[in-house]
Amino acid sequence: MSLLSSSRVAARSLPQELLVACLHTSVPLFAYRSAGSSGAAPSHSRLVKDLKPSDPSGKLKVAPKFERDHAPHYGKRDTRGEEYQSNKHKRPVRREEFRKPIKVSETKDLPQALKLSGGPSRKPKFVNPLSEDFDISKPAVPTPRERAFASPPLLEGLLESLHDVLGPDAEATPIQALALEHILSAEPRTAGERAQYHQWLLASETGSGKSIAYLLPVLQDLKLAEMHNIPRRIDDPSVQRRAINPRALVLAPTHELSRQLSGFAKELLHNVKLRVLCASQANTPSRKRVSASKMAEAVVDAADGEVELSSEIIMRPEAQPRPVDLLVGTPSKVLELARGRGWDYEQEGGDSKPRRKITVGEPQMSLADIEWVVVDEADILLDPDFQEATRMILADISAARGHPVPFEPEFKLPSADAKRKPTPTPIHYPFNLVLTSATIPSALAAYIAQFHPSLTRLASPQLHKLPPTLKTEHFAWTGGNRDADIEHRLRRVWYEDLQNRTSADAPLSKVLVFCNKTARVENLGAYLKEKGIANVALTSASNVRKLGSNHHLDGFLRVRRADEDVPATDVDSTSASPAPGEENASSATVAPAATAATSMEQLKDIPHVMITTSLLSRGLDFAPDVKHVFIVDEPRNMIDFLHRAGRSGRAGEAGKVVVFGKSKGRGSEKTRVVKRKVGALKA
Ligand SMILES: Nc1ncnc2c1ncn2[C@@H]1O[C@H](COP(=O)(O)OP(=O)(O)OP(=O)(O)O)[C@@H](O)[C@H]1O
Repeated sequence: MSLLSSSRVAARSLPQELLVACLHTSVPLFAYRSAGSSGAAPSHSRLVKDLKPSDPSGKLKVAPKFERDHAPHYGKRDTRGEEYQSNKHKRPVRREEFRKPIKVSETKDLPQALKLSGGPSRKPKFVNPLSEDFDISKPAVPTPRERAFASPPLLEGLLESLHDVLGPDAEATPIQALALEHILSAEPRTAGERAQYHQWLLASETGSGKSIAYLLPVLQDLKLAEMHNIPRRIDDPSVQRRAINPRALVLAPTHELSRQLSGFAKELLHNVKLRVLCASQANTPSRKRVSASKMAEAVVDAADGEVELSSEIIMRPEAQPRPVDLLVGTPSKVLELARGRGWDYEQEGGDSKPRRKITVGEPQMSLADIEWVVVDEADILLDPDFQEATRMILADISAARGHPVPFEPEFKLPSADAKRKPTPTPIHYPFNLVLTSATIPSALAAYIAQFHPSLTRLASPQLHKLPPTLKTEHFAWTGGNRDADIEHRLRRVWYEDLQNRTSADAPLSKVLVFCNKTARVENLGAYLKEKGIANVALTSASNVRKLGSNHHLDGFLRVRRADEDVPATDVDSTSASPAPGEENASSATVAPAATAATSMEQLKDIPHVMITTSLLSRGLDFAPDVKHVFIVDEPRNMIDFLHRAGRSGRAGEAGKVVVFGKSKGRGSEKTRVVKRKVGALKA
């Protein structure tokens, strides 16, 4: 069965909202099957309690507990206009302290940005202010080098960019420290015959920095391979070169997440030149300076047929070969690039149905050079219903690299509940594989046990917990109009902001409201608009999603330097120059200043509320001023809840999740159950 046809079978059991999401992203995102007749939750919505590998060759590493010094917004102002403070009693980390000299003779003549930090030219400088009173012949309190992103050493340029992004005193989070220890290498992993490929799982709570945890090792390895002139397979005349020949691939479940991740990777490459391409950017003119409210209007206009929107997200790399090191995209987009547009429609039909006439496009991408594959949100992309596209890509890459692996399109994952554990059938891919997720459902654990028994599991102690800085509140419906209750609670957010702020220009908080159904999103959006609360109501079917950029999330997503206006030369230095069909990194979003209200009146015009479904619950890094998440419909399961709630309280920032429910009468028992379950997730 083809990918699309299997998706359709699965989609039949999905609510309309999710079905539309599947069709628009081409990758079905979230399958919420109702519990079976036994009443037990399906294995993909049940979290595993134990990550221990059953196979003795597998490893489990859990990071020690760790308190963050301060959030990355340190130095910025909060809603009261006060500057966020770092933890004063903690001495700031001095990067020099963690650098031990290492031997990297090859890098001697390189520009500073490409030298490994802590190389021989930089002696560690240890300055202890208490040196006159204490014997410091032995190090005082040795702080782990990993915390300073110094073990193994990062390329100077990567370290500089990292500090530009996170602040000069940034410390690695537990999952990052583990990832650096186990995945990062100071030598290219791909060096000649010594190439050995590994598999890892990164499992840690939402907002704990998993993107950096995998991007740093991947980017460093790509750069080192380039610096050491490791030959590429496509240099071999017998291997077919295509328009795009990436060396690493990041798979993400939505176009929105792909765009944000590729922007982030570009930012980390500000000083170290590598080329990043996002497969989910359209050939649309820059929509810089278009605010989220304008985009929201566009949805309405589009519904009236007044605004012509591009009909689909499509990247046209045309035929010119162009250097790409890292490609980020959804599995369906990647398959389309690798196999040719419309590749799966050929398999449609059968004896009883007529065959659809489809033109199959030429493949645009060669997979032969791919040394790294990251599967972000792996529990979705390897979900029993939708793993087919993901595994198909992994199998295609293996074949292109000359080491085919077995691939059954109609594959049945062994039941996670089976009494007798099936014998593992390990798959050894000819590339490094990193799976990441904030939630490890039993289905993913079973998948790993079956195919990757010796994979190294790297986990944070907070896994399957809410971020520690995220408060929870349970709001009881009054029994009247629910939309009015939501409006009331929203106004309380801003009232409290105004009461507590210390400067008149402190911006008001933004709120993300999660509903379960498209119709609910639209109705609530219309109600709030009528009440003078500008909002962006976004569903998988919204036409703005087809524009090929993340402008529809402007003002809500975290703004990165790569997203802001930067001169063209700057952009060129961080990423490949835009191909036909690819947007320039500088045009990725609008400046946030114009999107922040400081008074209640401005809330009529500047959206401070985004209403959506689970579509936006995965992976997206929302701005620190998204301080509240409202969960107005009963969460479908706790995995969904963790991801929705986790859009706030990220990276040590303050946040609150407000869960709406009934306090009395019919349905109140369900609310009590939810309350208990949410309580159990608290850090
Ligand atoms: N070491 C660090 N110190 C401070 N902030 C950090 C650090 N690492 C990452 N961050 C910031 O934390 C935020 C969340 O990171 P990221 O999106 O990678 O989290 P995540 O674990 O992938 O979350 P999710 O599970 O929701 O996808 C980002 O804004 C990132 O810049």
